[in-house]
Amino acid sequence: MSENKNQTAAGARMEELVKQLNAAARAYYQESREIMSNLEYDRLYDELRLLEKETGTVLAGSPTAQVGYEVLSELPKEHHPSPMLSLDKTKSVEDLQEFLGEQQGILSWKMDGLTVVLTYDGGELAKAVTRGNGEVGEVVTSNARAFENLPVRIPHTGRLVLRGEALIGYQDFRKMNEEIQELDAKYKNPRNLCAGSVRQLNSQVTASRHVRFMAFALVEAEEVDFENSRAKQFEWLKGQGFGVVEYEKVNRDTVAEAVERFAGKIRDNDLPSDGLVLLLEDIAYGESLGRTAKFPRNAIAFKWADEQAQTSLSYIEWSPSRTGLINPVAVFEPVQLEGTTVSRASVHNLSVMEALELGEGDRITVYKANMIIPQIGENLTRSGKITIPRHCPVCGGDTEVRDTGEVRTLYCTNPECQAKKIKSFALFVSRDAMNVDGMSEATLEKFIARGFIHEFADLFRLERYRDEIVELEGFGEKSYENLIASAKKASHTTLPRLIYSLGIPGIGLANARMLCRAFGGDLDRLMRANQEELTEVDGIGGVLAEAWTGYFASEKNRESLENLLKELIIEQEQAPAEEQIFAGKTFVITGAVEHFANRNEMKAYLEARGGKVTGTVSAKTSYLVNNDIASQSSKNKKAKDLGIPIITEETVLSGKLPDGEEETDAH
Ligand SMILES: NC(=O)c1ccc[n+]([C@@H]2O[C@H](COP(=O)([O-])OP(=O)(O)OC[C@H]3O[C@@H](n4cnc5c(N)ncnc54)[C@H](O)[C@@H]3O)[C@@H](O)[C@H]2O)c1
Ligand SMILES: [Zn+2]
Repeated sequence: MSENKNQTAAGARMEELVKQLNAAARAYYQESREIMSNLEYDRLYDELRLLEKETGTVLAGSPTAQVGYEVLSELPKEHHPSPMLSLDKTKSVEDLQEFLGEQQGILSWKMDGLTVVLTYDGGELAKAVTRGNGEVGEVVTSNARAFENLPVRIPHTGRLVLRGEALIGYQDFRKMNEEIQELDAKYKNPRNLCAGSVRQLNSQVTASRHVRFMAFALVEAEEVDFENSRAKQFEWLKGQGFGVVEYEKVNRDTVAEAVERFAGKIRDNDLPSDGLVLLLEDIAYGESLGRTAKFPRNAIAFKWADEQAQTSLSYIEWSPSRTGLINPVAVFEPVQLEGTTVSRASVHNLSVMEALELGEGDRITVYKANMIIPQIGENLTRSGKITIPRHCPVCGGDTEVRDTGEVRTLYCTNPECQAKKIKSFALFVSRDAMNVDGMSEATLEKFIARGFIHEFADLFRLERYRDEIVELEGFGEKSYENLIASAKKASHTTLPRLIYSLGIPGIGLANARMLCRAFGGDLDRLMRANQEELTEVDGIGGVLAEAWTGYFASEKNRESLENLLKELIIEQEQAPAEEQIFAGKTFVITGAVEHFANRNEMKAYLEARGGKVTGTVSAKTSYLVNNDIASQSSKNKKAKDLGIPIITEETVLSGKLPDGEEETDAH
């Protein structure tokens, strides 16, 4: 062998890169976990590709030659009839123009969720399979039936195969991540949570996670002529009742402007995306181009060139949460990124912090992942000077490093930690829990500091401190009266709310409801339940069951709950008259109903909760209720034309209405 020195160095570097990238890809594809940022991954990947080009060598097992990773799960597996490829990527608009040449293209969001292939037969959803490693995917048909906007029955009765992305919106992601705080080391982004929600054995869990499906490719539709047009396929899919990725038709001259328009919409886009995809409009021509080992040649992905800024790290803020988990947050000299000032970025956990070798004063680069979430890209000086605090910054109690073998996290061990209390009291009074209106975190902090509140029950005995409270800064008779009135109102509650309000790790409102139902609303039985009984309940796994029994094993927790019960009036969850959850919404009901005796009964149900029901679809309609979402009735067509969401009875009963198109959520 006559290798010169440079080749040997390149070879060694390539070996190292293959190893690093494969470790990251394994974590990413098999466990939906990220051990490095996508920016870092893409940078190392590009470095490897360049070295491979220079040396003319591709090592066995190189990620540039294979898609994804072997799938490991208990779900049944299935071979894809044609491989699900990756996409070639570029960050330059000129490349997009060159790619198009004289061709027309379809530019759409590159959705950042979990790719799923759906097969319909006889108008019914017959099968859903995840992308998996591209060759073999996991069968998740019953989970797909729980996707919120997926038609399970469509007008087309021939065979239909389409691909799309299962997604969780940012709003839902934030809400759910709050509920499952104990697991927050796991769910860093909606893609993560979505993968966990779809790749799972229990479809009821999927149903509780608000997963949406957006189609981006039609593979086969028996006996339908699309006149060789991708756009026609997309429009046809919409007509069948599918959500389809937002797209624009472009050519070489217009693609740059279209990219700009998409860029302008990122901030308002609730569905996560990690770039754009440009697909040739001419189906036959695109297919005639064939594929490389890894990429189809009829499409290319466009990645946003993440705007990066250099700055210096001021310090790490250690931010304890109510679960005791102490999160490192990087605080740095403010910089401008994508039009906003940024000065903080979550470092996620100790492992990430240590991998970056952060130290005060280090020069770091920061960027916004997919132009939204601030992240540290690189640490240029790597002083590694940060010491992990031995004491909790809030209560001074001892901290403890927990090591799962995969990830290291920091915890405050003091069960009496105020941070834990403030956070748990804040959860306790929050809207979906006890709903004590007007009890802010700042107020709680004051009350706790002054010793008015030691346990939950104390929130309903504030009269004892009337004189002190009215004297408090920023308080007065009026605020005091209001607070007492809200507490009184809140004391009429339901069992699921009460259970959720206890803040047992992982027990959100949905899980609380499941538990109540399974145990016939019997709190005593629930408190005495063992892990075996608990894990029989849908959505409750070993971790949650353990958290549950652990909670009630504590004498102190049981006593506190008993005291609390003395202050409460537990009511049936059915239709609390004051819960006007549909206030301000106008409904039109059409088609057959299943859960109500007739449409009038549903009308009464909606009206009792503040909704208005009218007979005709107009611009004033908020929702059209029709179990047959894909029906071609005139009401459905009108609703679609006006962009009015069509929802099923189930959605009405769940009380979780999708956001209307035009609605802006002032949040
Ligand atoms: N952080 C990490 O450790 C890590 C590890 C591995 C991979 N990654 C990330 O994953 C990327 C590579 O992933 P990949 O090869 O699995 O997928 P990809 O990025 O090449 O994406 C291609 C896929 O996107 C999907 N898609 C979404 N919207 C689409 C649309 N509108 N039109 C067409 N397709 C659409 C399709 O399933 C398609 O197959 C890397 O660039 C990196 O960012 C990160
Ligand atoms: Zn503490």
